[in-house]
Parts: sequence; structure tokens; C-alpha cells
Amino acid sequence: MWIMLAVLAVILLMNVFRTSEGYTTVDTAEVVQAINQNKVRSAELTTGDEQRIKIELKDGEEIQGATAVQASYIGEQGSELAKLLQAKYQDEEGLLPDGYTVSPQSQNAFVGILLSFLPILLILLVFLFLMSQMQGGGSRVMNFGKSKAKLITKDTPKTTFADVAGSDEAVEELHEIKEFLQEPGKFQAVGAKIPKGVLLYGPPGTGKTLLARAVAGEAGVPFYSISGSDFVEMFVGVGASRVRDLFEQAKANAPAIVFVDEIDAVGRHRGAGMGGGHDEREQTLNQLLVEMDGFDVKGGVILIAATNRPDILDPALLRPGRFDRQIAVDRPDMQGRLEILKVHKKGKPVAPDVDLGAVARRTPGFTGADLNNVLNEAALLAARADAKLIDNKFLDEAIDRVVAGPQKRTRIMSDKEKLITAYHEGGHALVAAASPNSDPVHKVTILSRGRALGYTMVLPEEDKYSTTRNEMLDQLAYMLGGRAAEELVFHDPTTGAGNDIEKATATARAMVTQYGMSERLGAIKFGSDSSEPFLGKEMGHQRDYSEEIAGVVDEEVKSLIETAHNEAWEILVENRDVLDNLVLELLERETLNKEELAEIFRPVVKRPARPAWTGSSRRTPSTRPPVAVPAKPIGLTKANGSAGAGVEAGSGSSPAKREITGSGGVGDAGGSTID
Ligand SMILES: Nc1ncnc2c1ncn2[C@@H]1O[C@H](COP(=O)(O)OP(=O)(O)OP(=O)(O)O)[C@@H](O)[C@H]1O
Ligand SMILES: [Zn+2]
Repeated sequence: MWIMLAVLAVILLMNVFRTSEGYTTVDTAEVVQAINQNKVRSAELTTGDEQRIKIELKDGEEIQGATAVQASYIGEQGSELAKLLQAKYQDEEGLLPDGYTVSPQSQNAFVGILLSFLPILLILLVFLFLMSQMQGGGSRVMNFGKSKAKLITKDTPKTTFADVAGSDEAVEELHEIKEFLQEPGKFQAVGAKIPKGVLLYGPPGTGKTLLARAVAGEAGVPFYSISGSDFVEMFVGVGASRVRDLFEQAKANAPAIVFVDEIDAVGRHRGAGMGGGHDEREQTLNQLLVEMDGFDVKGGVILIAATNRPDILDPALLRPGRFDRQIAVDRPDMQGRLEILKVHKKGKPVAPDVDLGAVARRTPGFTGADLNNVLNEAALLAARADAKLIDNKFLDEAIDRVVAGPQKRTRIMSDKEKLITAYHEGGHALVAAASPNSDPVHKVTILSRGRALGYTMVLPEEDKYSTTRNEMLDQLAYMLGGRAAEELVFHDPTTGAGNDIEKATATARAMVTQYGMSERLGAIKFGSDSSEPFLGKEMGHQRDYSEEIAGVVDEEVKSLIETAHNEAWEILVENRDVLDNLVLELLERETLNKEELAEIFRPVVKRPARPAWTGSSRRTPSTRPPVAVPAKPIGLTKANGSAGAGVEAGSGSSPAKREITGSGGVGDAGGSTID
């Protein structure tokens, strides 16, 4: 790049000076005199922006010892010079003879220069294009020239910890960082070691950026931020130099916070890249490590990074002295959701009868960003309806929108398709209602939303952090309820169950390979984490179990699905009257809420419990009942997030997900499954 810029500069200079080459500059008066005295052999008068006259003198003549001179003139003088030349030298036809030109230089100098650069620019562009092709990315040319200032943003946020709700543990941990930034002396005096880096990890939208900004806002220090993915989209070597830049800027303004979002984009295991070579990302990562080792704690710069994939980070990043503080930022629980709703409610006219607690209860699995979105959507809907207040109706619709996308009123379904959808959704709902370990059905609708044709929502009464085998078996039956209804009633399954089947298969596979819920295979984990579909491939190993085991896994998955399918079928056969009734109601009202559903489901008899889990023949479960739970929990210890070892992570490590089965078209029913 630098070489090319230098070449450009040289060419530019040559262009500027070319015009005066070989001509001595003299006074305009002397040129006029020479013309008048017939001493001129040829003349070139340039009008326009470059107001200049160049003349060559006849043999033997000279001005100031030169035979070729030039002079500049101003404005009106030009036409006078032209007239003078005309008067002296024009022929009978009024034309100037060869060698005498009056050239209007109409284009301005800048355009002229640009034009002369055009070929070079073209070559440059081709060159850049080739370079970006070599790096295997298409968008890099576009990024080139994006100024640094845009990639690295700096400000001093006004955000405070009060803006972050429902993440009390994370806030508590970050308090210390804030105090250090405010009063480094206090910590240094007692020899306390302050972490150089803090890693915030958790699902997208849980407020990691918000937390980092709040630390800067609370401490009143500048906040530098860049996204890891921006580093990667650069030319070789630029990422690393940008890292250097970033830290230089921050150090110059210390105390400061440097925030790197999506650090996984640069911080993946080294050697995990294509070809395992020394690629751009690695250089960037190495530079980041160098910088982190380089800044001494007195420097007052703290690096906060965020990721939703902490598992794929290079171990070097997590070594002591780097990101030695790791803070989980999880999806909020019910109380957290309520608080987040309260934060975002500010400034919005919410009707007095709206119970935000009820909204919080209905939104398990929602992140802060989702909840913010719900309130925003509700406000938009209210505004569109010319309403003064955001009421329950708008909030209801807003939640559905965030779950499954906006309603598709324009999608006209044929009566037949509507009927099939009603039976499909009815099948889900009825199976859930008849299963003893299922969460209650909260809502069923056959209104299209997003790509879903309809959906059924079951909701736990309270947040759940783990799931029992029986609950999972009931979930499987519930997921297959839609498909079973299609088969039972129409004898012809549709593509609408595609998403259900996908989810059911994933659940069954997880039961077998992750949760040890197959009696044949036992409590063994098979294969790499299923949430990590690409890592295994990248690292070059696909499966860590034999072909034979793989066969058994498949058989066990199939048996779980088959059993669930049969259970769903039996429920539907036994309660066909209820199913038909439910479908009629759905066709009439399109959406049924919890109370309406409870009424319809009243005649349903719950399925009996399954036989107890027997495990292996040698581990017969005892018949002695568990102790009774004391009325008040005693000695409840709070798990310390950074304590790591021994902490039970729970099956999902986040509140139980909402089960929504959208009967979408082919492919996934966009947005109807929230993870
Ligand atoms: N705990 C929370 N309290 C209040 N608002 C929140 C909270 N979590 C998220 N939000 C809202 O969601 C928005 C998005 O959050 P933020 O960008 O911080 O998430 P993130 O975890 O950094 O996501 P990503 O991983 O996608 O970068 C915030 O600007 C805020 O409005
Ligand atoms: Zn379905």
C-alpha cells in the first residue's frame, strides 16, 4: 500500500510541474511586446483555469536569454491576448496558422488531474480486488478505506448500573472493576491484583455490551469499542496493527475501558482455521495477547470482551493474567425479566391495568433485548392504532410478534389448509393437555405469523432450570402431536410438521447422547457437543464413537420417536371428540387463550404415568420415598459464578425454553422456535 501511495505522489508532482518544463517564466508585458514586434514563431494560449501563454521565439530572438517563455495573465487579459494573436497572425480566412493555438481549457485543473490518474486508479482497484480474492472474502474491498474512527468508537457513556436489570451477579462482579478505575491507588496500596481482562459470556441480547458500557459510565472513563468481526475483515497485518492502535489510544487516555465485542471472531483456538496456517486472525489474536501481557496494571486500561461462544476461545486467552475474570451473563429469570421490563417501560405510556409481572411470566427464555423489543413493538402497535396507552392487547400481540414474527393477514389459506392447520395445532395442544408431565397449554392459534402457519405455546408455571426424563418424553409426544393428528384425520401427512420433526429428533438424540437417558447405552456422552456442529469438523475429528455404537444411537433415537408418536396417537384417538371440538373453536376464533383452552380440555383424562425408570438390573431404584422438603429452605447457598468446580450447571443452564411448535412450511418456521 505504501509503495503505491508513494508512486501516486510522484506522478502527481510530475503532473503539476510538467506544464512549466522548458519554459522560462517572464512578465506578461514582455510576451505582449514580443508579439507586437513579430518575434514569435509559435504561441499557445491556454484559457480556462490555467491562464497561461507560452511562446517560442523566432530564430535569433530571445527574452531574458531564453527562446521559449511563458507568462500568466488574469481574466480579461486573455481575450486581449487572443485578439492580439489573431490580429497579428491570422490568415485571410481568419484562422491562426499552425503553431498558434488558443486552447480553451474548459475542465478545471482538478478534473484534469483526476483524468490523468484514471488508469492508475483502475490498476489499483484491480489490484485490491485481486488481493481480496486471495484472502477469500468478497466484501473486503468495500471495507478498505473505512476509516479507523468508524471501526473503533470512543465515547464516555452515560449508562449506569441502574440501566442494567436482572443481572445482579454480573453487576456485583463489575463493581470492583469500576472501583479500580475510579481509585486505582486504593487497590495498589494493598497490593491487590486487578484483572486485566474481563470476559462476559452469554447468549446474544443479554446485555453484555450494556454492562461494559455501564462500567465505563459509572467510572466516568472513556469507552473504546470494536467488534472482533471487524478485525477479521481486514487485509493481512491490518488487524494486528489496529489492535496496537486501539490500545495506544486507550493508554493515552487511561483510565479507560477497551471493549471487544464478538471476541470469538478473533479468539478462536489457534490452528483451527482453514489449513491451520498462520492466518490473519491468528496474527490479530497474537497481537491482542501481546498487548494484554504488555499493559501493566498501573496503566489503568481494562479490556472487557464479550462472546456467546466461550467454549471456542483459544485457551491462551483464558490463562491467568489475561481474561482471568469471567462473568456469565445469562437469560434473566422471571424476577429479572420483570425488572428489565420496568427499566424499559420508562417513558412509555403503559395502561394502569397492565401487569408487567404477567408479561414476565409469559416470556421465559426472553433476553433483555427481546423484552426491550416487546415493549417497543407494543408501543408501535399502540401508535399505529392511535391509542394513547399501551394496553394488554398490544403487549399480547407484541410478544407473539417477537416469538414468531408479524401476523400475515394477507396470507389467504384455503379452507382445506386451514382445517389441516387447525387439526395439526389442535393435535399439539391436546397431547400436551393429556400428558401428565407437560407444561400447561398457554395459547393455540391458526393465524399465520412469519413463516409459521400456526403455533401452540406451552408455558411452565415458573422458570425451570432442568428437565426430567418424563418431561422430555412428554415433550416428544407433544412435538409429534401435530403430525399424528394429520395422519389420524387426513391419512396424509403434510410438510407442516417438518420443524416439529427436526426438533423432536434433536431432543431424542440429546436424550441418548448427552443425558444418558437410554437404558441400552447408559450414562455416557457420545460425540462432541451437539450445540457445536462446526467445531468438530474444524478440529478434524467427526465422531468419537464406533460405527457400531452409532447404529445403536440411531436405533435408540428411533425408538424414542416411535414411542412418542404412538403415545400422541393414542391420546388423539382416545380424545377424538375433544380434538374435533377444539378444531371447531379454532376455526371460529382462530386464537384460543389459556382459559378458553382449559374449558375445552375439561373432559380430557391425563395419561397414566409411565413405568418407573429402571436403569440396569443391578441398580433397582429404591421404593423408599425422598425426604419431605422443609417448609423453609435452610442454609441455601448461593452458587458463586466464578467458583466453577462443583457447580451444577443444570440441563440448559438457562431457564427452560418455551416450547413452541410452529407448523411452518418447508424448512424452519422462522422465529417460531426461540432458543
Ligand atoms: N439486563 C438488561 N437490562 C436492561 N436492558 C437490557 C438488558 N439486557 C439487554 N437489554 C437491552 O437489550 C439491548 C441489547 O443488549 P446488548 O447489546 O448489550 O446485548 P449483548 O449481550 O451485547 O448482545 P450481543 O451478544 O448480540 O452483542 C440493550 O441495549 C438493552 O436495551
Ligand atoms: Zn407442529
